[in-house]
Amino acid sequence: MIQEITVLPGRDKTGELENFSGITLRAGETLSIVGPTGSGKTAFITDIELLAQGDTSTRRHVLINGGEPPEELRYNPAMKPIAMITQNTKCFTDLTAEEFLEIHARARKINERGIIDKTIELANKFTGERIRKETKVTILSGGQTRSLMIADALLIGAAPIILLDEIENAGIFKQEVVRLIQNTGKIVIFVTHDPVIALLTQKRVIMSNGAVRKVIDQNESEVGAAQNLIELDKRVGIIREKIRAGDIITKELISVNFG
Ligand SMILES: Nc1ncnc2c1ncn2[C@@H]1O[C@H](COP(=O)(O)OP(=O)(O)OP(=O)(O)O)[C@@H](O)[C@H]1O
Repeated sequence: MIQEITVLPGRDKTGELENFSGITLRAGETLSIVGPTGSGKTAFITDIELLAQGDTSTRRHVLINGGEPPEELRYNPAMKPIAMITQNTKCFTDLTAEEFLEIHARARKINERGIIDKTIELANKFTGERIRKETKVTILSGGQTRSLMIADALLIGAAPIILLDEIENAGIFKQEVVRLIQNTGKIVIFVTHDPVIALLTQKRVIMSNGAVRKVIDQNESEVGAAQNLIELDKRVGIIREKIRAGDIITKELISVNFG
């Protein structure tokens, strides 16, 4: 049973020791990783995916429940406690969305009634383009595929740790999603450029030059600020939808009061 995961410092791109004391995440906690392009965000979550033991380019160590993870957690795919979903996650099978989820649920011996509908419903909260049960997974769009994989990882998958690498461009993946994720008891880590996601996670890590530069705990005033940002974000969303629908955008629609 995985209660917590800890990332211990390694070295930055120039070989200097990283200046943080270790980051521990407990079941149910969320973390975002932010920083400029090339700053080492993906390398950070890849260390987690690999349960690095000083054997990656960053030389970090990752602990499970405070200790070195057993070999089988690292090398046996069936035991792997981590699901990683990226922009490139694809699903190659000739099954429909429903059949795909059914097979996974059966393999995991989940008999909960309505679990398939619930998972598709959740996926549809993540994406603007609705997924239908009878659609073949191979013809889902990129955004729909990621949404389905995330919902599957949250409700059907066994992995207690979920890594999401810049998946926000998939469509609507915002406050609702972070809130839903916080109720699943999973550790969820986002690599993100999205300020709403960054402000809604309980911790955020700021990267530069391949190193963790700062670890910030969420605070009340930021959560308040995030609410304003969400409003703003919704307006941008409406404008985006209007542009997609071929509407003409007026000045009034865009004017925003920042006061
Ligand atoms: N601590 C490190 N030591 C050595 N190399 C590193 C370190 N951290 C990252 N790198 C390397 O630097 C390059 C850029 O890192 P990475 O892809 O993680 O950046 P990123 O922040 O995810 O960028 P983007 O936002 O463009 O996706 C990669 O080749 C990675 O292997």
